[in-house]
Amino acid sequence: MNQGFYKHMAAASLFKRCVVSPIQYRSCNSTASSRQSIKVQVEDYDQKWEKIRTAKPFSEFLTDKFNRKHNYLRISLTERCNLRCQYCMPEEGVQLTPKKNILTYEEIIKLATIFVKEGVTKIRLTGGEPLVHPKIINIIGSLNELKNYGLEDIGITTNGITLKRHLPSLKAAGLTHINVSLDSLIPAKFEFFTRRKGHSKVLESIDTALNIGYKPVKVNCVVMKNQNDDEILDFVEWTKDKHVDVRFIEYMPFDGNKWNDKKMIKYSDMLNKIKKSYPDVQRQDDELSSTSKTFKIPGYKGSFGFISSMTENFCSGCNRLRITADGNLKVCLFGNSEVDLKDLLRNGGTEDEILQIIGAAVGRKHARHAGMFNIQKMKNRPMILIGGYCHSKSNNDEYYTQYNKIFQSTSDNYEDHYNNIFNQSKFSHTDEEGRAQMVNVGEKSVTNRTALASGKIRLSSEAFRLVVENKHKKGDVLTVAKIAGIQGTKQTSNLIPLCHNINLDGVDINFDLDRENNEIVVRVSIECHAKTGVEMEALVGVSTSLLTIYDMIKAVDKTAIIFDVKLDKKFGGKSGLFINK
Ligand SMILES: Nc1nc2c(ncn2[C@@H]2O[C@H](COP(=O)(O)OP(=O)(O)OP(=O)(O)O)[C@@H](O)[C@H]2O)c(=O)[nH]1
Ligand SMILES: C[S@@+](CC[C@H](N)C(=O)[O-])C[C@H]1O[C@@H](n2cnc3c(N)ncnc32)[C@H](O)[C@@H]1O
Ligand code: SF4
Ligand code: SF4
Repeated sequence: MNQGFYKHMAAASLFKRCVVSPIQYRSCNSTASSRQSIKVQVEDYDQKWEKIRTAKPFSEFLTDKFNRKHNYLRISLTERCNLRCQYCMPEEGVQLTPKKNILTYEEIIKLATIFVKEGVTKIRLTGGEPLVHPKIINIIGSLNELKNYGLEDIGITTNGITLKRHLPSLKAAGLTHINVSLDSLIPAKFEFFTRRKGHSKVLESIDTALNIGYKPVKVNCVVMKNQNDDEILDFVEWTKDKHVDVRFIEYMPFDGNKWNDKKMIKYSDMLNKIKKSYPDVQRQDDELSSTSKTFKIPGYKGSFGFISSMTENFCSGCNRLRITADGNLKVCLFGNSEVDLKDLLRNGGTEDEILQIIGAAVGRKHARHAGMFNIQKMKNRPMILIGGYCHSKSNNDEYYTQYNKIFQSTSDNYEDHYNNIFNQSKFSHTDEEGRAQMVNVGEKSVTNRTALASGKIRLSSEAFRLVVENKHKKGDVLTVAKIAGIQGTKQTSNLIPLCHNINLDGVDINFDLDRENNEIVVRVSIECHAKTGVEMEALVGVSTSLLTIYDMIKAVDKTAIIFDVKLDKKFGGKSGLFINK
């Protein structure tokens, strides 16, 4: 049973008692003593409420093996952004996920609802820049309705560029908390860090948010050595008259941001610096799950704190899960394992199936992140995409491995499919005399079917460079390979003798570049409405594409190897969803 449900049952039962109980009835008379009685009753109510709130079992799906209860969901709405912060985006930019693979407004709300019904009480919208999402107000409005199921807080983390003009509607829609990123109080430095103008807009946004009652506004400041560490004391002084909570963030490594520990300033060093100028600085109480260690200068309106993810992690109290803009669940900011909730939703996964997948992923969450030096070596998305498609080999491999593991352990479909194959006593593609025959599918029904296949080619480093940099004298290898793949899928029934001729609705071909191993991973996904599946089409597409790469680079690399050609996933027909283990 979910937390929101419990909460409302509890509220309902208490309310009922308030209406019918003689004690409560008496306390409703308006004498001084009865007013006292009302106060006692209200306190009593609060205590009872708290007891009930904490006593109820929290969703098993959102509880990990370290008993951490994940009641905080971060949803990345978009990969797009109107700034280009140096520490967040690789210099060369990021390849955006095609729009069709980004969660829609409806899908966001559907997923959020599942999580809230299971006990999530806080949702933070992030990105990319969440305020560039065209439906931001509708999203917040719909999330606001989830307050009926136990959602308490709806926050946003924004760069503040367009916040000011959105504020009235954000507030009206139900936004409760605002965090704004600001790494410098100096306009020129801001422009350098973000590669864009807009410093004064951010400051105005913060002031307007404070004026309309968002208190405090949390201000995120990523501190980088020799870049903005000279402003730490200015930021502290800024808290004197403003109800802001400035959080100094240790610079974190993500794909493409050229992190090294020499660019990072440790939290302890920042605090020591502050203590020299403000010896009476006071530590404040923080919740166990807080990212920040909060401090205050006595008499100052605002506060400041440190997000010490690198030198002193706060993983033991972690209560966070995140959904990326392309619909993957990431159980840890620094973990590269992801499960695809979007595909499951789009392939008709039931709420129960989705919860099983979520539960399995949460169950495998590690106690803590791997440590800053290991994180640095790990493949992860650039920060802006933790909120696109996995572009690196290890990401994808890990993703599929994890996905498969989960699915195998939580669904019958895989087993059914397996049994179907191995319990067949007769070969279906040969007749009684052992001659090949094409299976009659006339009796089967037309269903929506998809298949996803992949394969790899390993090149010499020189050939890989030529392909990736598009400098091969034969031309643009990946574009030709893509076209070849598409052609291949359409030729399948001509090439493979017993294959039916299927009308394809759509073919999508993507390449992942594994720079460490000089490998190109080709992924083909196909959709159709047909009586039989399209896995052969996907496999032929992968093979044709790989062979085309081979053909184009063979003059410069005779050692290329094609390998790992396989069906990854298939959906539709009698056997439902199949995921290759
Ligand atoms: N290690 C770790 N750091 C996180 C996580 N979420 C956010 N952070 C850090 O917190 C910084 C600020 O993130 P925000 O989006 O403002 O979120 P927050 O600090 O969780 O905000 P609150 O909900 O107000 O607590 C990020 O830049 C990260 O450095 C997380 O799950 N793990
Ligand atoms: C990725 S942004 C998305 C939300 C919004 N665009 C913004 O800038 O607030 C979320 C937070 O991550 C922080 N961030 C991004 N890259 C970081 C890094 N390498 N180290 C520490 N924090 C980082 C940003 O400062 C910001 O506060
Ligand atoms: S930190 Fe935020 S504002 Fe800056 S590039 Fe990343 S997503 Fe955009
Ligand atoms: S690093 Fe992972 S486990 Fe640690 S607090 Fe962040 S999300 Fe939670």
